[in-house]
Amino acid sequence: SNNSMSSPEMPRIDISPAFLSFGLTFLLAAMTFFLFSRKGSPHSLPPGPKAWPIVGNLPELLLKKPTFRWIHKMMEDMGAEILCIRLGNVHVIPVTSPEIAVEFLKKHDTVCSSRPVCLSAELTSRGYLTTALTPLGDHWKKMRRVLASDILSPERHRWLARKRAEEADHLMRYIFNQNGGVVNVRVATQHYCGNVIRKMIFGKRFFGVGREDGGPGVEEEEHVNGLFTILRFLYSFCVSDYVPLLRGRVDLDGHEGIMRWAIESVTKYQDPEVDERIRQWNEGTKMEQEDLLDVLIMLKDKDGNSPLLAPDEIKAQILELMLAAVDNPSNAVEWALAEMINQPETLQRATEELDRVVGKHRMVQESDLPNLNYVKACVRESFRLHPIAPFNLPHVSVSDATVAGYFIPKGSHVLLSRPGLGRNPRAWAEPLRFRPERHLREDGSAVVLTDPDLRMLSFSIGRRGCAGVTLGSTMTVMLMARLLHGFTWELPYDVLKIELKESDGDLFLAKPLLALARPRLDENLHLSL
Ligand code: HEM
Repeated sequence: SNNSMSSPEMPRIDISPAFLSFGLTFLLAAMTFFLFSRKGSPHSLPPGPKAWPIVGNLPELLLKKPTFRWIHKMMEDMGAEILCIRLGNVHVIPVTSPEIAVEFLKKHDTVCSSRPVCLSAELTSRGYLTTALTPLGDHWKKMRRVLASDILSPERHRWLARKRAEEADHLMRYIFNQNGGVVNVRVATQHYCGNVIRKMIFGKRFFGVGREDGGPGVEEEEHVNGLFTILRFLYSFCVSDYVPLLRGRVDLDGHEGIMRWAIESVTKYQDPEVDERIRQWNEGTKMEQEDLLDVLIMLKDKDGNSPLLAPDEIKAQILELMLAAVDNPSNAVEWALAEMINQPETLQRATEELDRVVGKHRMVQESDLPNLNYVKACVRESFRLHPIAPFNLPHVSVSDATVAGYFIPKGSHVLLSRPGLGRNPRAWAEPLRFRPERHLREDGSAVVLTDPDLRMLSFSIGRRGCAGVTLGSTMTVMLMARLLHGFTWELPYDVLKIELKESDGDLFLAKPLLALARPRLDENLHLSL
C-alpha cells in the first residue's frame, strides 16, 4: 500500500556506448551543417559589406573613389576572394580567386557570359551593334562569327602581315629620329598600337599628314586620346547604371558629356572614311579588297546578295576594334620597360636573346617571335603584375547559379579582378616582384600570353574570351622586341630610378615613362627604313 504513496521512481535511462556515439555524430553533423550553411549554402550570397535597404551600397559607391580601390581594400580586409556588393538592385561580385574565376568562366560559362546594359556601353556600341559590349543574343553571335571567321582569323592575320611590318618599321624610324634624346615611351607605344590598327582597318596610319619625324599629327593625337578617354569611362561604376528606372537613360555622375565628346572626337575621323569607302564600292571605283574596311563592307548575308552589315554596324564595330587594340599592348610594354630599366639584368638577358635569335644586321620580324621566349616572358610578367584594367569586362549571369557554394542571382555582374588574380599570393611567390623568369619552363617550351587557369587574366577564357589573341599577342611582343632590340634604354640624366608607382585613379604608371633611347643597330639599318 505504501507503494502508492511512494514517489514515482525516476525512469532509468540506459546510455549504451552505441547510443552515445550516435548522438555525438548527430550533434557534429548538425554543427557542421549550421556552420556550412552560414558560409556556403546554395542560399547564401558571397560575403560582403552590410547593405542599406533599397539602395544597397550605393552610398559607399558615391563616397569611396576610386571604386576599384575601395572594393579591393574591402576584400583584403575581409580576407575574401569573392565578394558581393549590392548596388541598387544589382549584385556585383568581384573575384580574386583563380579557382572561383575558372568556375565562373568554365563550368558556368553559358550562364555567366552576357554583358551589362548601361549608358557608357550603349553609347560606345551605338545601341549594342558590336561584339564585346553587346549582351548575349543573336546580334552578338553574328558579330562574334564575323570577327572569328573574317576579321581576326589566322588567314586574315597573315593577309595583313605587311601592314603590321610597315608600322613596326615606322616605330623604329620615329624613335631613331629623337636622336638619342628622351623618348616618351607612352606616346611611342600608344601611337604604335593606334597606327597598326588604323593601318589594318583603313589602309593608312594618318588621318592627316602626320609629323615630320614620323610621330602622330594632331588628328592622331586626338584620335588616340579619344580612345583612351572612352576606355576610362566604359563600365566605370556610374550610379544610374544600378537603378532600374535610370539605367541606360540618365547619367548621374556627369560621365555622359565626356563620353559623347570622346566618341565624337574618334568617330569624326573614322565614320567619313567608312561612308566614302562604301560610296567607292557602290560606284565601282573600288574593286579590290585591300584592308579590313573593305572586308567589312563586302561581307554578304546568307542569300549572298545584300551586305551582311549595315553602315552603322560597320562604324560601331570599327570603333570597338580600335578600343580593343590600343590599350593592353601599349600599357604592358610601357610597364615592362620601366621595370626592366630598374633591373638592368633583365634588360640584358632580353637583348642577349634578341641578338642570338635575330642578330644585329636586321630588324625583328614576326617570324622571330616564337623564338623569343624571354621577351615573351617579360610581356607576360607585365600582364600579370600590371594589367591595364582593374577588372575584366563585366560578365552578367542570365539565370541563377551556385558558384563556390554561393548563390549568384540572375543578373549579377561578375567582375574578375585582374590585379587580384595576377597578384594573388596563393598563386604566385613574391607576387609584387617583376620576375620574367617565373614564366620560363625547364623544358624550354613556348611561353604564351594566355592563361587557361586564370592565375592571371590577360585574354580571359570561354565564349566571351578575347577574340583577338593572335593579333594582340603579335602586336605586344613585336612592340617589346623592336624597342629592346633597336635601342638601349637608360634613365634620363637627372633621374636615379624610375618611380614604379601606379596612378591613384587607375593602374597606369603614375607618370609616363621617359627614357633615353640610343640606337643599338647599324646606323645604315636604321636609315634604310
Ligand atoms: C594584348 C592585347 C589584348 C588583350 C590583353 C585583350 C584582352 C581581352 C579581354 C580581357 C577581354 C574580355 C574577355 C572576357 O569578357 O572574359 C577581351 C575581349 C575581346 N577582345 Fe581582346 N585583348 C587584346 C587585344 C585585342 C585585339 C587586338 C582585338 C581585335 C582588334 C581584340 C578583340 C576583342 C573582342 C572583340 C573581345 C570581346 C569578345 C566578346 O565579348 O565576345 N582584343 N580582350
